[in-house]
Amino acid sequence: MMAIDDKCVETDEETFESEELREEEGEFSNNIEGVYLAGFRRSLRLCRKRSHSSSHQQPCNPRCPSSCYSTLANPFEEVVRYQRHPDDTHRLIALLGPSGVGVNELRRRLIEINPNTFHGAVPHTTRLPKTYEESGREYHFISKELFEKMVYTHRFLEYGEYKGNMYGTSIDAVKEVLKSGKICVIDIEPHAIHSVRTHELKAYVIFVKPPSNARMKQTRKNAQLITDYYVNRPFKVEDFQEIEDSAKKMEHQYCQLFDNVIVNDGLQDSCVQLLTTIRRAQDEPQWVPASWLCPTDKS
Ligand SMILES: Nc1ncnc2c1ncn2[C@@H]1O[C@H](COP(=O)(O)OP(=O)(O)OP(=O)(O)O)[C@@H](O)[C@H]1O
Repeated sequence: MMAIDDKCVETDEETFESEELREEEGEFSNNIEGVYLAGFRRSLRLCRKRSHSSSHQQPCNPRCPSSCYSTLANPFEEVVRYQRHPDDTHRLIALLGPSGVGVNELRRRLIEINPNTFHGAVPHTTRLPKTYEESGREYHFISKELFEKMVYTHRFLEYGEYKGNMYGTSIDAVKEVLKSGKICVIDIEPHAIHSVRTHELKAYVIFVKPPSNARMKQTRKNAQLITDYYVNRPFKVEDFQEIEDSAKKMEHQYCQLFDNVIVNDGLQDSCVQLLTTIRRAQDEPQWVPASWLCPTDKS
């Protein structure tokens, strides 16, 4: 039996990010075709502030945007040992961490290093495609009506709005990658953990944690933080503190649902750790909710 904490901590508002702006600046369009693969980018970078998950539990209080409800209602979760059969689809790999910690960098490298093994889920959007974009590659471009229908029929793991357009990661987009035999790697916001921890996706949740402030300062000396407006900029001391504070809050509220934690200190080491962790998640026995193996409800 695994204890589930019943704390409900108010989370910081996430900041918008500049993917769209960078796209408009031509950063992505200038990339060579092979590099600009769908799923390389975080699917919901643009719409964090207004993103939702598909889990429909009631929040435990009006200030708590997350789905703590189930952990309050079920303080214990029965778990069983599970070993994926080699013929079964892979488990979904869900990465999460505070903004700026390096979730996207790790995911991007993982896919870049081994594109035959790993792939991201192609997000859906209601915005119009740019000239160089192809539906099903960068995004699935769909109408607002269809997007809304998908929301109502709970087809999204997460969705949100940015500049009047909707963006979302669908369950089917994840399943498409899994059906192809690849390992689907996505990044999620904490409130979406419950949406991915299902019998169908059997997500393995990895929390990307920052190292100490001193190490962050050292390792991020030449790194650029992706900011809201137009330009990336070097990290400031306040950024490290913000990342640390945000990580603490996430960990405090959700650590019971993490399958593993990777401290993103040196990039190379973190990539190796991530690879090893994912291999183990797929090939070695792991504790999973009992409901995944004997699904009797919506799990
Ligand atoms: N271990 C590391 N060492 C040095 N630089 C790193 C490391 N991890 C990430 N970075 C750099 O830090 C910056 C922020 O990383 P990244 O964009 O992946 O953050 P993130 O967690 O996805 O947050 P956000 O969604 O806000 O971008 C990038 O410039 C990235 O290259």
